[in-house]
Amino acid sequence: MIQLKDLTLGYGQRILLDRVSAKLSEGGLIALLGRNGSGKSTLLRAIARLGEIASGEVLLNGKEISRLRPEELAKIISFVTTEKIRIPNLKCQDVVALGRAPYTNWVGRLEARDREIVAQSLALLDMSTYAERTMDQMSDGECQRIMIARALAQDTPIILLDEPTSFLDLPNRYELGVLLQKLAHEQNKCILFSTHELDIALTLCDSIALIDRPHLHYLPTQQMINSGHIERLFRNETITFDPKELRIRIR
Ligand SMILES: Nc1ncnc2c1ncn2[C@@H]1O[C@H](COP(=O)(O)OP(=O)(O)OP(=O)(O)O)[C@@H](O)[C@H]1O
Repeated sequence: MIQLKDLTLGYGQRILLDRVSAKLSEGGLIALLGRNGSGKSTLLRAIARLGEIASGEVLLNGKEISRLRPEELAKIISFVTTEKIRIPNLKCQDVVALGRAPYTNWVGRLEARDREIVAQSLALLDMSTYAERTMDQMSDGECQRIMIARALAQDTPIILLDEPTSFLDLPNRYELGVLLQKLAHEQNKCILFSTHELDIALTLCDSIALIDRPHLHYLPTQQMINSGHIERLFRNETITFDPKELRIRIR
């Protein structure tokens, strides 16, 4: 479980989140929503201990993140960012094998069990046939799948993903959403991903974390739909979004 306690995040004088508290449940798919620049990546980075915290605390499975040793943290949380690994001689299976680093010995040698997990992770993402391909020969969407397979190989109870659907076409966006939902439910993982895909978030996720600067609303999906927060935040002079009908209306 991810717990935020009086968490304040920002850059310099600019506050993005102000004394936010929330308990993001285990075993569920959670979408992190918010307008451009609202602080989604900043929050994900703070949870993964990759960003500064102005004040307050982040607890992962009850432990405050600054107290966790790097190897402990790597066994609790994996993070898929939007960065791409494009190293010419690096094979896809080697990238996925990097996920096993917290479990391998000091020379990083993979045991049979690690290889099995790497193969399973590639298979779950439907990428087994790409195992021997090098990363510079992959499309953006394929790269993204490999990075998610790496996170799965890390075998953590919490997975964070920053805009995982951004390079995917429409069928693949939904396919990935359904896969994340399946992983969250069948493997009892807490999967938190930032997205601008309101329809995927509202149809597939168990709950929604919505940044409404400087606040964070966290509610089960249906309650979030009924709350009116989404309609209020995602409208401008041109459009309104109807979260009940999942429809954009041009004014
Ligand atoms: N290193 C930084 N230094 C100063 N300001 C930053 C830094 N990184 C991000 N910001 C600012 O903080 C705000 C939040 O950025 P962040 O990337 O977290 O938003 P986001 O919700 O992920 O945005 P988007 O939906 O556009 O990807 C933005 O206004 C951004 O310009």
